[in-house]
Amino acid sequence: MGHGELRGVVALDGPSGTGKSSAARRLAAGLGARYLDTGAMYRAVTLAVLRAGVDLADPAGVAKVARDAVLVQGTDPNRSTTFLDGEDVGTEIRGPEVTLAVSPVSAVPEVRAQLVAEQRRIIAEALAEAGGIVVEGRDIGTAVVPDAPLKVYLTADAEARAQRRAKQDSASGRQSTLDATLADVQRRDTYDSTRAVSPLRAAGDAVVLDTTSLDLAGTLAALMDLVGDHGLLAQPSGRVHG
Ligand SMILES: Nc1ncnc2c1ncn2[C@@H]1O[C@H](COP(=O)(O)OP(=O)(O)O)[C@@H](O)[C@H]1O
Ligand SMILES: Nc1ccn([C@@H]2O[C@H](COP(=O)(O)OP(=O)(O)O)[C@@H](O)[C@H]2O)c(=O)n1
Repeated sequence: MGHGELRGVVALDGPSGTGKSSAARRLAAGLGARYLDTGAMYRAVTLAVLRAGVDLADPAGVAKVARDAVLVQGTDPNRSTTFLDGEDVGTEIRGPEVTLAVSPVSAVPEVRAQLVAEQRRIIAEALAEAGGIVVEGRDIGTAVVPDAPLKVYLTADAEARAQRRAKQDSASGRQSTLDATLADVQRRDTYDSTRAVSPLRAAGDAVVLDTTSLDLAGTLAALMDLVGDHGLLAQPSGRVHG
């Protein structure tokens, strides 16, 4: 593909439906890098909490479930996997029950401390093995990797984001009205931005990229330019053609 390979960490943050997952996955795949979906990790812990029947308003109970859960998050950009207690939960964690409960679970400080530690371990391992990783979430540039050489904060109008999400939901067989999807997006925006620990916000040194009027290819091209501008590309080693 001729782009070279990613060296270092790209931190990609922003609210729901801005294109983080789609863009991060493609960026990593195109640059021979790993990909970490931190939202999937919060979703998996949330699924464990729901299965355990623990009250979402009981932070100690939620924290205990998070401690006991065995979570394995993969970093292959072509096949992002999430295992909870040995079970592949990649589909279930995208369902409406988890989406409804994930913000309160991810606001529990012990849950965040535990997952951030695990994310840093995964990132260090990926850097040692592959040299580069694209990490996507809400607090990557502010809390997980504050010294990342490139931080991008994706934004887009709530209506555009809700439209994308509704289209995505219907493509995967989940029917929901645009109004309900917009309400969910706005509810999570508010919850994630106002929580006490690591609220959703752009790091002071993040590049803000508004994707409202971009398509996925445009978003990806803008990210690719930023990676190059920040000097994060190396020529692939051991191959004549990249
Ligand atoms: N720039 C974009 N323009 C239009 N649609 C997009 C764009 N980026 C992503 N999408 C689509 O919107 C949906 C949500 O994107 P996703 O990457 O899951 O967002 P996020 O991870 O920020 O929640 C996906 O179906 C994706 O293909
Ligand atoms: N780094 C992160 C990633 C996700 N989250 C939480 O996890 C939820 C789901 O994240 P996600 O990235 O899967 O959500 P979508 O934007 O894909 O719907 C978010 O609404 C946040 O509450 C977080 O707190 N910190």
